[in-house]
Amino acid sequence: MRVSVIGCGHLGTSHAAAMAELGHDVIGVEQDPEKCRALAAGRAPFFETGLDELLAKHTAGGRLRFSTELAAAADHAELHFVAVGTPLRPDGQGYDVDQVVGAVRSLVPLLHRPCTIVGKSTVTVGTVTRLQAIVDQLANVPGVELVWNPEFLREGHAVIDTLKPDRILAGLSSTAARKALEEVYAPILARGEAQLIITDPATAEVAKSAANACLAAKISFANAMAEVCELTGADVAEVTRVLGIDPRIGPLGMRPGIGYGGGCLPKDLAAFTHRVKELGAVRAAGLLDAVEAVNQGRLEAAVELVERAAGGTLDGVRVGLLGAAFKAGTSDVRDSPALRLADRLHLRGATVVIHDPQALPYAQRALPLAQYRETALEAAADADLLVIGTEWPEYVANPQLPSAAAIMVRRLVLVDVRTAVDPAPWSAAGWSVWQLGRPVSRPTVPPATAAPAG
Ligand SMILES: NC(=O)c1ccc[n+]([C@@H]2O[C@H](COP(=O)([O-])OP(=O)(O)OC[C@H]3O[C@@H](n4cnc5c(N)ncnc54)[C@H](O)[C@@H]3O)[C@@H](O)[C@H]2O)c1
Ligand SMILES: O=c1ccn([C@@H]2O[C@H](COP(=O)(O)OP(=O)(O)O[C@H]3O[C@H](CO)[C@@H](O)[C@H](O)[C@H]3O)[C@@H](O)[C@H]2O)c(=O)[nH]1
Repeated sequence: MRVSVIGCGHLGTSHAAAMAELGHDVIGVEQDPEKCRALAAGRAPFFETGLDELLAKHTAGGRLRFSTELAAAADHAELHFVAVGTPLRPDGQGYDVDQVVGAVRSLVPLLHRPCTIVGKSTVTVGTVTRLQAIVDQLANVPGVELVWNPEFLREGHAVIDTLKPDRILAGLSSTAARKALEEVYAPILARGEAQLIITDPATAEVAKSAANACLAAKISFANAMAEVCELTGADVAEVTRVLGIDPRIGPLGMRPGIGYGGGCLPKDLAAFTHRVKELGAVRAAGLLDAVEAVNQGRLEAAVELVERAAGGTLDGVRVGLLGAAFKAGTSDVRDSPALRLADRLHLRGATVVIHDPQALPYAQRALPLAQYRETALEAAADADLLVIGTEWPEYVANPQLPSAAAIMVRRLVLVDVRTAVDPAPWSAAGWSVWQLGRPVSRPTVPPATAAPAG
């Protein structure tokens, strides 16, 4: 099928590459000329597992092209995916939908044959009705269909989540739109692994917002239990393990820590909460507000934990911070909890020296006041405290790191705000390990190279 993907950021680039992998003839439209140049050369302007390989394969093979021009998409495609951004408005009162409205307004008058517009961006309920009115008003040809097909991919797994989704959700209102959607996803549907859910646009919009709110709520529930554990001496890692064995709860998406961040959960929860309040659903709004309040509280809890581990003050303390990305597997630092923590530690007088395996240039731009190093051990050099800010396997599953970092630091104190490391190998290498919602793990051998602390 001839398809276009309009807006080639984190979602659109992965989607365009995956559509080419499914066998479609794809044109990606990206308005930012610098990003577009990188994409046309077969490189993503950010790190996403497996994406560069797919881009290189299909740009070289000719099944994937990029342009800055919407007219190129209108000429080429019978189905147009819209994957532009929906950031939160600066006042926090819902999404800024200018990119979505702008893309649809600009594309529709250019269309000169029947085709289907498939929205993938996350929008609040009611947006599709507004966009349908724009399509009805501006289409110059009959048969321009509008479908909303929310995306559930996770960054760090974007390629695999797109090629092997667990569900394909579409809000639509015509047989022609349904046929187009079934055709574009035919290679996935033929495998019989993904559920296709065809519904009305409002249900699709609410289901996407509800999914992210539910994921955020599960994380906040674990973090609320971490708060209880901190006051009782209980261990939140064990508590969540016990809960996760129950199939009605499940173990995934319940890791406690500094709270959720990234380009999706924080802004999607805020926009949904705003819409829910507009609609007058007061009890739903109360629940969503509580989810966000718990999340904000975890940043405070993390700052206090680092301060306690430092001996009561952060003034003049050198912190080696491992991780800047909002989670492992991505270079994305949008709303990154690790960088929020770095900022707060700096405000309290600490010098913060950061390493990240993929996100360094993005972090440097987002938080210039910190210092940056090319390796984890360089970030650890002379540190009074080492902090795990992002749960990269390089940090949390690296058996060499506890002993290698031990000879770099001034004090053997590890603070893991992601509750991701197994304290045993660190304690065996002489470290005190401080984690949110868990008792402190003391060194199990006397440290050879540095004074014990904590
Ligand atoms: N990032 C994710 O993992 C993810 C997952 C599911 C859903 N979403 C949703 O997908 C949407 C996009 O998210 P993202 O993270 O990719 O955002 P992003 O900011 O990384 O990408 C959006 C891109 O669209 C481009 N753009 C805007 N208007 C354009 C136009 N008229 N023509 C061409 N290009 C245009 C921008 O330059 C930008 O590169 C959002 O609604 C988001 O909530 C994102
Ligand atoms: O048990 C967990 C799981 C995640 N997180 C944090 O929560 C945030 C979001 O993580 P995740 O959901 O894995 O990442 P995203 O890539 O932002 O994906 C979410 O947002 C996307 C955009 O809407 C959706 O498509 C996905 O389904 C949804 O998982 C990150 O800061 C994680 O560190 C935790 O603290 N504990």
